[in-house]
Amino acid sequence: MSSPPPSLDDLRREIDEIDDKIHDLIMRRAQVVELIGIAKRPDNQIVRPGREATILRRLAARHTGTFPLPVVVRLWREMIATYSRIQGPMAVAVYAPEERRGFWDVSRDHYGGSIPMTAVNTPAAAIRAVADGTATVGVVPMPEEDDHDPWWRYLMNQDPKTPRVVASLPFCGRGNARGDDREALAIALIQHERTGDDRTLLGIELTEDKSRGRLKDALEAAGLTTVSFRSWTGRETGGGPLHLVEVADFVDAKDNRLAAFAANMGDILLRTIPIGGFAVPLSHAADARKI
Ligand SMILES: C=C(O[C@@H]1C=C(C(=O)O)C=C[C@H]1O)C(=O)O
Repeated sequence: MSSPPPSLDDLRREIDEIDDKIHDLIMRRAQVVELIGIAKRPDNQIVRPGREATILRRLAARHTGTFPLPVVVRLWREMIATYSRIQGPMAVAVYAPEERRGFWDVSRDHYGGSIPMTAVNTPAAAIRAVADGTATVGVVPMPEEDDHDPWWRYLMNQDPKTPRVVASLPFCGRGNARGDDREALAIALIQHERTGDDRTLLGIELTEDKSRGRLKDALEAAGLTTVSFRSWTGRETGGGPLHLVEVADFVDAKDNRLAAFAANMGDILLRTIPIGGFAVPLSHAADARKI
């Protein structure tokens, strides 16, 4: 004889037990994070976007059942940002003018509802806020093709006090964010870290206009796979044309492939600066079908 189905009361009791366990674990996680905060000193970089991406990818790989993965990611993003803030002060400056409030929504989903967040009207203001320490993280739009005033050129600087791109938002779908703005990048005064599935943004200055085909060939011959190109030929600084190339790997300034690229370009290359990069979001990864 099969046993009768559990009653509503029994099931609700089970939910209460589960909630207690989840709550206990949330509180225990806070205690562990406090110890991590101590172990991380003296460099104490409270926000580690690479580690955060690795945590979310691991959970995505084990996720099953009817509860939607983007909501799991949303819950963890809220937690991770809040746990980061337990370790030290945090504030976010978001490029979110009146007509582009979607960036506010994706930033709030990523950095949580309890982190101090300020809307600024230009990407340059977000960069300034990070550079002067008013904000720990800045959120700027994914570089666009016809941008007359691209923010990324301000990051083409070797000064260690220059913010770097450290993450791509959203990490797993934009949910009910307002408007059409799809993607943003986070910048901070930390280095982009290798996670095993990464993109790097290379800022490249040339002495003269050259086709993207030439640049792509020289990068690929050096072993760098190109994903996208953005270009800017405004010359108010007196320099040459600038390109922003997204490449499909982790690359830092010491990478041999950059030296090979420089050799391939010869005299027309003035400088190549990795302006940071990001862990490939789940929405882009092969796992996307699970979303
Ligand atoms: C706990 C850490 O600090 C922050 C919080 C994290 C978390 O809550 O898991 C992960 C990375 C960091 O952004 C850590 O560096 O491991």
